[in-house]
Amino acid sequence: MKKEQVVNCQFSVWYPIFKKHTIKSLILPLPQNVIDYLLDDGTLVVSGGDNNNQQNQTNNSDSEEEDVQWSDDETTTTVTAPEFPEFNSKVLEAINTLGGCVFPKLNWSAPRDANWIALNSSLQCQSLSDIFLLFKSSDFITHDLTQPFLHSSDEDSPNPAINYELVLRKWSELLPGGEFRCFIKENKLIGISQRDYTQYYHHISKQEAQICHSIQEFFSQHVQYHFLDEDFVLDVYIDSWGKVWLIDLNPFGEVTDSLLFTWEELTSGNSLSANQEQGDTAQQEGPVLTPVCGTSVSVGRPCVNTSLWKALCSATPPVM
Ligand SMILES: Nc1ncnc2c1ncn2[C@@H]1O[C@H](COP(=O)(O)OP(=O)(O)OP(=O)(O)O)[C@@H](O)[C@H]1O
Ligand SMILES: [Mg+2]
Repeated sequence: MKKEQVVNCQFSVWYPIFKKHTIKSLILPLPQNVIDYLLDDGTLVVSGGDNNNQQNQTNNSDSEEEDVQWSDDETTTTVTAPEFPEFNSKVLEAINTLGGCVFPKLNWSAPRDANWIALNSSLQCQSLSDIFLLFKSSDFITHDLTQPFLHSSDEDSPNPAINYELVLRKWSELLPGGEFRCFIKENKLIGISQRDYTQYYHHISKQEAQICHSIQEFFSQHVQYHFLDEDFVLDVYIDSWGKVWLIDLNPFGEVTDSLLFTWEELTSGNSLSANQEQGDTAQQEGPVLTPVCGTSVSVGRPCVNTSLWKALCSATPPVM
């Protein structure tokens, strides 16, 4: 994976190309003082102008636990939360435009590792302070800000300049069983994995032909040859009407989770065989979908029947 591929997978690069097929989003340039605030380990106070902007913080530098004073004596200082009034009003305006609730990201990553800190344990945000709380608690966000080119094969070349951006996406209730990660190599869809590999989804094992077909069709009609690279990882969502949505584009390399595949098999150049454990070396004509079901099943040219898939996903689809 080259640095250029990482650059091409930034949200603001792919979003204009695939806008019609993804969740409505707005991109705001991240001012340098906001970047500095996000990277500042010492400031835990969050303010978006919509919360109390003064909180008490205990000055506990080098102090042992027993030394912490809980009363407002001289060891307690009043810390003023940084204010970004101009940026805050842009963010609030964008949130309103997107319906009041957003899913926030930086150029590549969402703060998925920090949802535990939010009151509702969700990445749903309604204000800049919600976003700051998640971003400041997330290693994934720090990774975007500090080492976006980690694992690049051309590590000796100079790092391309990055313009950091806050991405706000309209909040959509996505069912984990409808999310898939697709591996594209030399502009061919070589493998599909369910995104949530911690669960067994009965409908995925049962409907793999339909799923493969829908994704393959979406890929060849709307994505293939439209992106800047020929190797990339595509995240999609199949809603309860069987419609495929693009969720994200990621670099084709170790920085992206290979889920039910290994990067070794994805990059080996050999055809992916989902029946490897059974010694089946038959050539695949279509992509391989690996459901979590103990054994994975190989798929040739799947049949067209989205009605079965629709019937299995009777939940209300997300509003995109
Ligand atoms: N607009 C949205 N509204 C609600 N949830 C969303 C939205 N977009 C994405 N999600 C959820 O958040 C998850 C992570 O989103 P996304 O893929 O954009 O983050 P990421 O940081 O790029 O993840 P990864 O590191 O795996 O590539 C998705 O799998 C989906 O479940
Ligand atoms: Mg991603």
